[in-house]
Amino acid sequence: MALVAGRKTFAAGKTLLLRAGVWLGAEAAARGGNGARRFVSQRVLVESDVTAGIATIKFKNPPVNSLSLEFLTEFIICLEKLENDKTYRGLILTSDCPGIFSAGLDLREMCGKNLAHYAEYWRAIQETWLKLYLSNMVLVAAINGASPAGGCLMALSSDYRVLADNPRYRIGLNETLLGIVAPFWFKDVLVNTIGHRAAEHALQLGLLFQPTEALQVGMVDQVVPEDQVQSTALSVMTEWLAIPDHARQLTKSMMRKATADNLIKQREADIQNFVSFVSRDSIQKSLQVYLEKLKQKKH
Ligand SMILES: CCCCCCCCC/C=C/C(=O)SCCNC(=O)CCNC(=O)[C@H](O)C(C)(C)COP(=O)(O)OP(=O)(O)OC[C@H]1O[C@@H](n2cnc3c(N)ncnc32)[C@H](O)[C@@H]1OP(=O)(O)O
Repeated sequence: MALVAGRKTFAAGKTLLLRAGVWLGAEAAARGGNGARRFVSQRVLVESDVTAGIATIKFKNPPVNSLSLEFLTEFIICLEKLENDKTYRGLILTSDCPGIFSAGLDLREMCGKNLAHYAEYWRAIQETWLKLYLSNMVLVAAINGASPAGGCLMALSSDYRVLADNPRYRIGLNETLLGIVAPFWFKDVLVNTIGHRAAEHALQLGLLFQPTEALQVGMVDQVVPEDQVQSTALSVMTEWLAIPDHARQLTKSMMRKATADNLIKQREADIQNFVSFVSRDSIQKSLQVYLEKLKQKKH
């Protein structure tokens, strides 16, 4: 299996450095007789049913599927491949790590690094979001675990959310609890999903909702027993795929373009904001204290 080290050009005309070894094991695609295909990369599993035109991405970045730069790099490449392959009309996002959908941004990428690293990291976060939010595919999030902050954003950027009915699986934008501020485009996606008043409340308090509350506030569309999350996601997908692609895609774009454009027109300024915010001493301190608290939770 070849290692790839080079530059990949993304739609926005930006480049993201692929580190040597990141794509290790990718392209190990096996095709079964029933139209099932499996791509294996280190941190992102892609299973697909070619006949149905549905792919499933399983996050596999243990222990908590944090959005590290390496994870994001693999994820972006997988999304791009699926988007460009017209075989796939639908994509299910789920986790391969028991009990965790995604813990959101990798706090270690935001602590004790240099400014260039923060900028590279934030560009990858932006890119991931734009790819998810503007995907031509139908995206269904099969949320089979906890989903704070960036994990919640990925779910909110899907077209439909199915959450496992387990009170430990909380979902929400909890940034304020870390002493940081959700960027405006996280806020916009939340407002688009649950409305202005509920978003104002949830964002300021950093609320993490249990499944019944998440359903009530409209953060998820369905709560089902844990063992039915995948099958429900699949049947929702079948419903959505019954709609002609062109009509659905244009409608999705009509609903989402203004929100995405808000970021696209000020991507560089947003990166600079992030870099100067996260590199402040006070913010570094808050993040370190939070990470320490997470570690001590075990002892
Ligand atoms: C102007 C512009 C302004 C811009 C301003 C900037 C805006 C930034 C927007 C930020 C968005 C975000 O997503 S910020 C990230 C927010 N995420 C969170 O708050 C989640 C924190 N994590 C948790 O709550 C929990 O870990 C949870 C996911 C529920 C899983 O609980 P568990 O008991 O199963 O596991 P734990 O024991 O807690 O964690 C296992 C290990 O993973 C680590 N870990 C957990 N979450 C992690 C994380 N996000 N990043 C790194 N490491 C993490 C722990 O430290 C442990 O490390 P070891 O002890 O070494 O094993």
